[in-house]
Amino acid sequence: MLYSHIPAAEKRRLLRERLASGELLRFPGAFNPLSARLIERKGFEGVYISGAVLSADLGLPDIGLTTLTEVAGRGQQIARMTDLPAIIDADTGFGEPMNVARTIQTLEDAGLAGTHIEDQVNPKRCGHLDGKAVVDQNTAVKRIRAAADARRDPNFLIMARTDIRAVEGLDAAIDRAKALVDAGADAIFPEAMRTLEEFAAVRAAVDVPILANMTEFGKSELFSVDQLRGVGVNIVIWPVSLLRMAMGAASRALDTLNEEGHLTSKLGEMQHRADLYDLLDYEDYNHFDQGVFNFEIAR
Ligand SMILES: C[C@](O)(C(=O)O)[C@H](CC(=O)O)C(=O)O
Ligand SMILES: [Mg+2]
Repeated sequence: MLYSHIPAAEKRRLLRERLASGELLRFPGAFNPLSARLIERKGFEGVYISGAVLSADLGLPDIGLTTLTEVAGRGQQIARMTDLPAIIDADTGFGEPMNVARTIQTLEDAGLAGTHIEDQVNPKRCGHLDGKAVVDQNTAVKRIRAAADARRDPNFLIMARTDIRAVEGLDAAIDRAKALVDAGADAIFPEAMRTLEEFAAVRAAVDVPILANMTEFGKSELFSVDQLRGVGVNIVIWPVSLLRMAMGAASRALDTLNEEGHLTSKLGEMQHRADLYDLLDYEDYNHFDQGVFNFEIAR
């Protein structure tokens, strides 16, 4: 009821433990706090908080317009609603290395379990679009070193994302991944890998966990959990998928409303009021106030 019962430090410790076991952890993207609870209920291992979703939610393109305050605030709202560890997208870290240091501490304070910082230049863009540019190795390394030095909880997961694959190719991505691990990255997010073999090559090059981004309509084929496990991927995200599903359903519902004047034909696709209340632990609030939960909902 009300919020997660597991303190952030404990979520981080558990995440480290699970990562060390070598299993593949599945992190669907939550588009709001409520969807994070759904992800937990459905048995997933973690919650991803996407910059693309956060921007889209504000009606903005994902080009680095959101601020640290907005990102940390939304991250906190989402992370506090689930016992699962939440990993948040910190784009390029919101500035120079000293800003990156502040970003890490702010995200720790917001209760996140980890984050990723990428090596794109600002203004950044979705990693699966053409026309990206990346910073030089020295700048990329400094971002990650600043992040690693700033953290106070050693279990806060600092992931380095490299976007260089789409710009300079796989060999450059492998070189950069190694340099980022040397700089203190706990995990690598190789963005816009094209094939399973490319994931396998990154896997072979570094000793830390690697993340696969299964975003739709991008440059990567949509591999299954089994395929990714087979090449040694440790975390998989579906960052925007639930938002895409929800917006697709909303769009179709509005069409139906226009055409039919009512939504009766859509009831079967809706989350039932009873399921919503169940997800909210509505009944538990009765312990606080008998007067609140004093009714039945007919199925
Ligand atoms: C993972 C990502 O950084 C995100 O913000 O969710 C995006 C996802 C997307 O735009 O599809 C990305 O750059 O891959
Ligand atoms: Mg992003």
